[in-house]
Amino acid sequence: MTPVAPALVSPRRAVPADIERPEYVDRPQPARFTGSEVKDAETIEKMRIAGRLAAQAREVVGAAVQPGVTTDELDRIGHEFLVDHGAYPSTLGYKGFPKSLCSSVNEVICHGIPDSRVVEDGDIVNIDITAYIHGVHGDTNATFLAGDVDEETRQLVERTHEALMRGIAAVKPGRRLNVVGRVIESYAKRFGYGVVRDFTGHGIGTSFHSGLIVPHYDTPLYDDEIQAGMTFTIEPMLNLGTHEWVMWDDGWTVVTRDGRRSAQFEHTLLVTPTGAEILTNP
Ligand SMILES: O=C(NO)c1ccnc2c1ccn2Cc1ccccc1
Ligand SMILES: [Co+2]
Ligand SMILES: [Co+2]
Repeated sequence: MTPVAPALVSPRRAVPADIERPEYVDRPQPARFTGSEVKDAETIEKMRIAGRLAAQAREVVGAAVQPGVTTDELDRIGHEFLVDHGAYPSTLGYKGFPKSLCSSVNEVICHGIPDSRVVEDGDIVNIDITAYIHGVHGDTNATFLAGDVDEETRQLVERTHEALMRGIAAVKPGRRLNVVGRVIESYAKRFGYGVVRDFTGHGIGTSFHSGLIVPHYDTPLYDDEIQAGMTFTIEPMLNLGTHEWVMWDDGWTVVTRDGRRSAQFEHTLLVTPTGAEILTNP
């Protein structure tokens, strides 16, 4: 078998000096989040802007997901869209991550690094992109179909999106946050899908990740009370096979242990007095 040349990861893309950086960029450790999870009206308005921009970037990159494009080209498209709109790509330099978005193909569960890999007919590609602007983050991802995708995979993708929407519908002030994982896992188990446990949704605002953890599986843990004004992501990863994963030796890329496909969708939400507002609609 001919050895496959490791994909090439191009040098870090430039961001104009006048675009504000998050606190962790080019610093050894991100600042520990110490604020409240409940945001004030001004911060919420800023998060609506960041969320909308991230969603627009997600859709612009998603439109480019076609057989023949490289994942590094997708990174360039997303990077340039955010920078052209005065935003910093939150993942660039986050804990040393080298790119402006994550491109996770087929069996890659999350944190795929854009590189010289060429997208092929029948692939699924998750684009996870986060915009930092006005001092806040908006984080979103979606799984896109490249060319002619088989029925089993298309069902996984459609059902993963449905799982996210059911999780969002369960968000109400006064409930406990682990209601999200209960509804998502209950739905996923109908189809025998593996529900990824070790990567969760998270609080988000002036920091990319606050201390709040949002599980996508059924657990008595993470039972924080849901309060109006909270902002967090829900980002379920559902697998055709096992929920178990391994990491490539690049130290970032997470793949299913059995090599079967995985899909993911993510929104950033604001908890309202009656439910949840999706901040990452375009
Ligand atoms: O919320 C996220 N995506 O929705 C998210 C969470 C944590 N790290 C992330 C992302 C995206 C990109 N990285 C960068 C990275 C940092 C360290 C290890 C692996 C990857
Ligand atoms: Co994300
Ligand atoms: Co996220």
